[in-house]
Parts: sequence; C-alpha cells; structure tokens
Amino acid sequence: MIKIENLTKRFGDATIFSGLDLTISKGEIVVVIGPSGTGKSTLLRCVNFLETADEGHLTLGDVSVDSQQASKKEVLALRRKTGFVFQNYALFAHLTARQNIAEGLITVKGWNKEEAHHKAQQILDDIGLGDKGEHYPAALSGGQQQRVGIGRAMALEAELLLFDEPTSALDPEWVGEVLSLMQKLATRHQTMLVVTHEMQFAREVADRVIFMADGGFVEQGTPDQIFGNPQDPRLKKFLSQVGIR
Ligand SMILES: Nc1ncnc2c1ncn2[C@@H]1O[C@H](COP(=O)(O)OP(=O)(O)OP(=O)(O)O)[C@@H](O)[C@H]1O
Repeated sequence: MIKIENLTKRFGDATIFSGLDLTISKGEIVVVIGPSGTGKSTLLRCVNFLETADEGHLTLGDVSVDSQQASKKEVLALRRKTGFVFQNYALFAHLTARQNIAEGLITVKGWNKEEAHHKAQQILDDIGLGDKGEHYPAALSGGQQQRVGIGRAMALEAELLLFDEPTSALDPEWVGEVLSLMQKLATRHQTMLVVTHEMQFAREVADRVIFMADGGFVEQGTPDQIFGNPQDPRLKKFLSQVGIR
C-alpha cells in the first residue's frame, strides 16, 4: 500500500500544490490528468524524492518518511520501491539497452554484473526487444528507447511504478507500442501512478482517474465517472478542451 499524506510543494513564493492525500492499493492503476502546469510531474517527483516536498509524509510498504526529515538511507530505501519512467527516457547514451536495464540492478540492488545482465536480457525479451540488447539508445527508435526506460523500471520489481508523461516526447507512430507495454504491466497488477495526456489510456486502463487543478485534487473516480459524469466545472472545461465532451 502506498500512502501520501498532506503533500505540499512550493517553488519560491509559488505554492504548486498543498495538502494532497492519496492512498493507492496494491495493483491499482491511478492516472492523474489536468491542465498544463498544475504540478502533476512535480507530484511524481516528490513521491520519489527527485524533488523534496515542503511538507508531507510518504509510506511505501515498510518505509515511512517525512518529506523534510528523510535521511539519505530512507530516501534510498524508498527509491528502491519506486521505479520512475521519464518523459524523455533518460537513458545513459554511452550504455547499451541491456546495460541501461542492468545498471539499476547493479547500483540500486547490488547485484553482480552477470546476474544483472541475465535479468536484463529476460526483461528485453519480455518487452519485445530481445534482439536489441547490444544497441545504444541512439540506434533505437523513440518507442524502443521508452520501452527500455520502462524495462529499466520493471527490472527493479518496484512496488510502485511512476510514469511521467511517458509518451509525450514520442512521435505519434511510437505512442501505441509504449501504451501497450503499460497496459501489459497493468494486467499483471503492477501498481502504477501515471501522469499522462493520453485520455484513451486513462479511460481504458485506469482503475481511478484523478483530475488535478489549482493546486489540488479537484475530482476523482472511476473512468466512467470522470469521463462520463464529470461534476466540477473545471473538469468539464478541461474535458471539452481535450475534445472529450
Ligand atoms: N524546478 C522548478 N523550479 C521552479 N518552478 C518549477 C520547477 N519545476 C516545475 N516548476 C513549476 O511548477 C509548476 C508545475 O509544473 P509541473 O511540470 O509539475 O506541471 P505539470 O502539471 O506536470 O505540467 P505539464 O502537463 O505541462 O507537464 C509549473 O508552473 C512549473 O513552471
């Protein structure tokens, strides 16, 4: 179980969000939608301490930390339980696809190189890139690079996968393959917190959709509730802007 309590983040004088509470059950797929600049990416970044929240408490399994008081050891323990998939893939350009996936197992989990590469090859097979292990990122398409980015997060077998707009940097032709892989993870009951502008994904794959705006969670519910029967005028406006209602 993942529990986020009273999460608040400011940049200088600007409060990006405040008092966010979110509990995610094991295997649940939560998708956060909302207008640009409302702090969706910042929320994910605060959950695995790429940013430090100004207030808040995070519980992930047996790790429970205050944002402001977390020790380095606690932050590392929490990171081991969260895999992060970045918008721009964030692969190491000087490492092959297999090395990119193996790297986290070596540095985060302390595996030896042989074990890590064996596991990385299994992951490559699983994500349909079994023959691309020796390729450097520059020799892979955007969709393949992002699948490696997801494979890297999968390798850690984290309790929670965080996806920060995983398809927004992709050419449209590659979006489908990345969403299919995410869908596959969802069918395996991988717990996921996803920020995306892909409304179809939210509609078809999410267990719960959260609409974030004006520094808070304005409305949340099943995809049917959020897309079929929105209540808040800001959500209605947003849906019409993205062409849904
Ligand atoms: N490191 C930073 N320093 C100062 N301001 C920041 C920083 N990172 C983000 N912001 C600001 O915080 C706000 C929220 O940004 P964030 O990227 O989290 O929004 P978002 O909802 O994910 O937007 P989008 O959908 O466009 O990606 C924005 O106004 C952004 O400019």
